[in-house]
Amino acid sequence: MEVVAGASELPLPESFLEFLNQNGLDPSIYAASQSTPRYIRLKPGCKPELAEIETEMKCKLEEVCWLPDFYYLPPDVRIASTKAYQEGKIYGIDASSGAAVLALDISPGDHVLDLCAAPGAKLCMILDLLGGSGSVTGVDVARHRLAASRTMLQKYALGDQCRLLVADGTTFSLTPLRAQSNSKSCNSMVEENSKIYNEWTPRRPWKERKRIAKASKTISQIEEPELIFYGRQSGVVGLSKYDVYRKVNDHEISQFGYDKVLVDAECTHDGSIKHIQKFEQWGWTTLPRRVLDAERTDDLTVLQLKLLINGFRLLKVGGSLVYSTCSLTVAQNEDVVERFLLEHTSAKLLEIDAAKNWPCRQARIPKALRFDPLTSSTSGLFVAKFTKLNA
Ligand SMILES: C[S@@+](CC[C@H](N)C(=O)[O-])C[C@H]1O[C@@H](n2cnc3c(N)ncnc32)[C@H](O)[C@@H]1O
Repeated sequence: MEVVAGASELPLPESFLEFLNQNGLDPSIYAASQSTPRYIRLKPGCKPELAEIETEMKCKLEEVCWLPDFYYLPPDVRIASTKAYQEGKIYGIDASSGAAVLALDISPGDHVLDLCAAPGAKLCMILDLLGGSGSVTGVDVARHRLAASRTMLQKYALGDQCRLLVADGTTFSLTPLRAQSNSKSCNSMVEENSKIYNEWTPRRPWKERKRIAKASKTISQIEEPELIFYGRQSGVVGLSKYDVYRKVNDHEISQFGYDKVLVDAECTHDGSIKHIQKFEQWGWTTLPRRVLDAERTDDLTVLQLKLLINGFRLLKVGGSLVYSTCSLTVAQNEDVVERFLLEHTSAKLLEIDAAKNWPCRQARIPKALRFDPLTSSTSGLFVAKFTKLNA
């Protein structure tokens, strides 16, 4: 496979340059990889410890003026070995990702759905912003990636209000558990369905693991989501399986659906300069397979639209949904949003109030925004926000 050193100074594979060309993207953006800053987010409540953290990291942390709790991380500083990181006081997250979460405008008590949640940086920030109220349902189709999110939640002690489900976000149908408050399981349910969830423990007794394995076989056959974690305040503890997995109709969803939905959709990641830069270690020849796999990209915009449609279906009337991708292409962003709006008259694009000072620009459609690595000093990100009107 031919690998070419282009305007980007990086030896980008020919097929990736072709992809950029087809999408009208300038390869020189990848030259910004060295100059794009890294960011960390300080866990709320840890600000008094900032001086101590700076001493440990042997650097001054400059605050990002447009994004609360975010700091620029000097390029030579590694956080993984620091006590602050190991104790879960700081975590690495790009400022544009933080902006996508802020666009949700999380309020205390919100029930939030994160439909493509893994590996979980945005999930953590959502839980941080909820500050011990409401609930978060994190869904991802990749079990191993969602398991990594579970580890992250435990590390940052953020799991209390959260449940994690391995499921296909295009068909996921569970509403927040408040929707089930009026419908407890009845006696006629089979024993498996009337099983009451106790507090979640990482290691389950052998007998129970065997029973779960048997049950999950049944679950996958009927394509039910697999619950791989639930916190003490997630609403799951004390409910029966029937209550947790109960499906509700569209009328109930309009009242009891999620207050906020994040659809941070699977994409080609071409806007994530740091992601593309990682191929320096992974090997440039693996980029076409990992990023541009034909089967994946052909179906990608269809998947993105389906995720957006299903996320919107699960939103309650008056709630807000944020659609984001870290691709810079129009096909995965504006085109998906336009197709969605054509088919969904109850969807209305919203201005992102929090964005007044953000270093981003307007996307090709009004109200949607784009972070551009060359001008925003962040990774690339597209963000559009919707609300649901009464149908
Ligand atoms: C851009 S990443 C999400 C990043 C995540 N929001 C974060 O902040 O760490 C996209 C995710 O979508 C997941 N995904 C792909 N297809 C999916 C589907 N059909 N349903 C749910 N998740 C899916 C991938 O496994 C991947 O973890």
